Amino acid sequence: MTAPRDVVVHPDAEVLAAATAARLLTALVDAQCHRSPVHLVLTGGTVGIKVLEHVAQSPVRAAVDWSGVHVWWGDERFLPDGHADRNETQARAALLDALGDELPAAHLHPMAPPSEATPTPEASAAAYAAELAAFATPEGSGSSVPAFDVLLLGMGPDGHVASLFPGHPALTVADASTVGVHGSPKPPPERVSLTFEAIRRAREVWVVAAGAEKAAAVASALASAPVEVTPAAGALGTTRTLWLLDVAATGALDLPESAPPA
Ligand SMILES: O=C(O)[C@H](O)[C@@H](O)[C@H](O)[C@H](O)COP(=O)(O)O
Repeated sequence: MTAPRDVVVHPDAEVLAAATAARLLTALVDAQCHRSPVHLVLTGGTVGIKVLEHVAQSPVRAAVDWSGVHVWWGDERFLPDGHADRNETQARAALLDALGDELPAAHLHPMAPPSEATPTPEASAAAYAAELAAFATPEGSGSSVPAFDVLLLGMGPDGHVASLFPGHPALTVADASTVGVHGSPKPPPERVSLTFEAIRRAREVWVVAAGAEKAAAVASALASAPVEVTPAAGALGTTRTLWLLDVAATGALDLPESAPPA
């Protein structure tokens, strides 16, 4: 069961990132009223990282009990540990290092970099699938992943989300929560990604996109184009799917006049 998509439009990329950070903090506080721990999935990309920077700077950050938060990634560039282009490296610099011991190290779940134990994207994906399964909820539901409370996704101009790219075989992987990706059109070519099977276990999926270069893909996804053409169309949450855009990214949408930017 998936809910209809909500669309919120902000004036520009900076307001979009700041408003999404405020929304994320409030969503985590609200989720913690109902359950603990809560599970947050981060995304790479400029907007996704900018959101984390705003979270780090927000006084509302202290309203979240970070000791009850688990942090996962929707995808990762298969690069050496600490590489500047890894989503984990950028998330640590933007927010996670600032949280320090507030967020227990055991609650951080990065996708493994190349190593003897995980020499390939497939091996890293398999290790991540096992880690996700160890935290799967609801208990006894047969799920292989946690019911993520908020799953953040950036979107590329081609409509990719995570590392699920148009026409790539990873789009249709079934019965697996993760997948190794080769030949990514967005460098680097080797990546690890959640599959749509995992993404769609999230209670809330938030797609955050800014810039005129995303407008065509936004319009295509919101028109429910085939996932093979516009993967973002397949990004759906079980209770809510939220599109958080700036005005420039709505250029190909027929928004009603009454929907001014938030
Ligand atoms: O590893 C990655 O590159 C991201 O996970 C990717 O899915 C990103 O979110 C989009 O490409 C949008 O990136 P921008 O916000 O920089 O356009």
